Amino acid sequence: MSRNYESLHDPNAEYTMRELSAETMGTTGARGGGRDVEITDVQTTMVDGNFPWTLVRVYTDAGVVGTGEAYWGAGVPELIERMKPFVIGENPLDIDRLYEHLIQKMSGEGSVEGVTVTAISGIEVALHDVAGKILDVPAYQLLGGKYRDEMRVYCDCHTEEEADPEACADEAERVVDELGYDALKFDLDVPSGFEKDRANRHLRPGEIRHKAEIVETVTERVKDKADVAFDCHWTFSGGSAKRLADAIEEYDVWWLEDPVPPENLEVQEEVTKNTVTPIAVGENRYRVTELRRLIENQAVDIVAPDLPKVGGMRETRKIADVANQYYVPVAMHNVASPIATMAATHVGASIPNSLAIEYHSYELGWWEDLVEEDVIEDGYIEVPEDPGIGLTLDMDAVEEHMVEGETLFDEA
Ligand SMILES: O=C(O)[C@@H](O)[C@H](O)[C@H](O)CO
Ligand SMILES: [Mg+2]
Repeated sequence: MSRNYESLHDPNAEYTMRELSAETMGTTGARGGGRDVEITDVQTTMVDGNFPWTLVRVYTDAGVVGTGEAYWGAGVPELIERMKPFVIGENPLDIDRLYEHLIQKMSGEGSVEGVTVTAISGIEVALHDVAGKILDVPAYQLLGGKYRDEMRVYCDCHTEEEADPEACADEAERVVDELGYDALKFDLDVPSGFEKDRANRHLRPGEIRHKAEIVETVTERVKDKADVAFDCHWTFSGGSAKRLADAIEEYDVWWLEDPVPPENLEVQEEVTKNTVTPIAVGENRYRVTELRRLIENQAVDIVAPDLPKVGGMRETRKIADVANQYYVPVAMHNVASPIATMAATHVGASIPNSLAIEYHSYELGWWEDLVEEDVIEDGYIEVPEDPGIGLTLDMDAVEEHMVEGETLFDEA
């Protein structure tokens, strides 16, 4: 008998949830006996990528090990360590219940916001990998099957001279022609004079003209070859955001991302409703509850959740379902290793309203080496048909790129 139901349930209740699920819902796996599987361990290792990727492994007594990933954040590995006792002994097939269990336990242990949700996300992704392997189905099948066989990837581009329109256009052309992407993103919160007094959030006329010139130069250069989005990282006032969105309207960008700070939903809504340029928001919000408000208030044209931060695969799916009711497409924010990137690909495959997924590591050189499989080809990710997430960590590569002081995962 597992030991962590008490907190979720009336201690006087006659049945534990496991008994209920076994008797009334039938969690038996396709291979039979799946309901008898128990989680035996949870381990993390940090890899020094373009961000510190937090890889998570869930071990089971069936010999099946699942790999997940949490977005980086101070204290995430420690939080996962603290959550370990809440999942050991539990059935890894009860993904939803374990997610709610962790949320509920952690609300008493600190909070269910920020890095706590990030840490839970890493475990949740690993549970999908475990469940897929035990049930012998790819993870997208656990989410209802697929709408598409491949996911479009957009490349987050950088140059040393990020404020030089021609340098940005050169890089856009290179990424399209040499790396094969047909979707790109550039930063637009680049030096335009504004940074001398960033605190007032107001864009001076010359700054608007400079930013519009970057947008014009880049979009003209890759016209008919790529869609281009621009990211502002929560920098401008509502008024400046509207002026900027209007100034670039004629260049028909894919989207303008995070033009205003995240705290004030009314300002966000005002900007989105009063501009034609599509506005994308979402990467720094947590759980369906927070993103739901953005979507229901029609404060976003495109929603951009970060899967290994927002709550994991089913939470992203729930966000996409709310978005779909408002005809809002999903462009998944992603700065992760191949593990969470592929987890997001399974979710993107399983929803109708998927636009694309981000790739943030093209300058790294060894991103794909972390796993044995090929991941991105010609700007697209093929949805894997192997059980679970469908990737195998290359342990030599993990060891080579591990953050100093980390230890490698135990063997299965
Ligand atoms: O959309 C993006 O890729 C950016 O907002 C990155 O997440 C940010 O620079 C990380 O600190
Ligand atoms: Mg962004």
